[in-house]
Amino acid sequence: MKRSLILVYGVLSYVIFFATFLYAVGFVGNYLVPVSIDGPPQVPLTQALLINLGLLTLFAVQHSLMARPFFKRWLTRYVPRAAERSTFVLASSLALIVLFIFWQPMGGVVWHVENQVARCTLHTISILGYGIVFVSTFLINHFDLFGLRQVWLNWRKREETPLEFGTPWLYRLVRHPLYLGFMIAFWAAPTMTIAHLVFALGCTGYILGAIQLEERDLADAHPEYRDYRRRVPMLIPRLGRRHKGGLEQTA
Ligand SMILES: C[S@@+](CC[C@H](N)C(=O)[O-])C[C@H]1O[C@@H](n2cnc3c(N)ncnc32)[C@H](O)[C@@H]1O
Repeated sequence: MKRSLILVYGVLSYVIFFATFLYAVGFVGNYLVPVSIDGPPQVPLTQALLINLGLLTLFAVQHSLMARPFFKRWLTRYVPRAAERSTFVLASSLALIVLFIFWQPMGGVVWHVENQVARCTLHTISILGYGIVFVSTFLINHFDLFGLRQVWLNWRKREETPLEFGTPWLYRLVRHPLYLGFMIAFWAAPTMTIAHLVFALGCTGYILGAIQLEERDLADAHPEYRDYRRRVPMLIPRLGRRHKGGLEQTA
């Protein structure tokens, strides 16, 4: 009974995450959703800025704190180990939903591309960014990242083995393709409003900080990570000749 409940909890958390992720694509790109990042301002600019920075900080703190090993150790004193990742996924989705609800449009255009071909190209690049995110989750292990593997193994009474460190495909070009995908998706905007700029800058700052924490944990858990970090760039691929596990610079 308890294992079945944990399985249902994991699947529900995943479904909520997936719906939230799809909404996030529409929210940031102003596609097909009732409330998005842009719109008529409702409150004065400074107030809107403070609210939006607070919402971004809420997400950053939730995400960074809950991803740390010490927090996971503490959480699993109260939540079954198999449900820990699903709890992280659910909390991340809730933090995003709060952001969608309370986000304040700010007006003001930073840049606006008129040419329809260029606009279409930027939309396509942005969607490609989300594509890179999606593919990267499968390169690591989509089902583990979103907690489904853990609840499934628990339901089958199988031992949960930790994921091995790997450098498949995009991970040989850069160490953080998933984060790079998000940055591409957020910055490739045909119309960049002030609210969108605050969002893109906030997320970029968060990603750069999160990488430091994530890499410290990865280097502690996997001794080979230090060598990987020396060979493979963080976010911007090098133009050069390939060699095993990374790229070799030609000059
Ligand atoms: C949201 S994913 C982001 C992964 C990576 N930073 C990226 O941008 O592609 C974070 C999880 O991926 C794991 N991770 C990062 N790089 C990995 C790799 N090369 N192999 C296996 N797991 C990895 C981290 O331990 C963390 O649990």
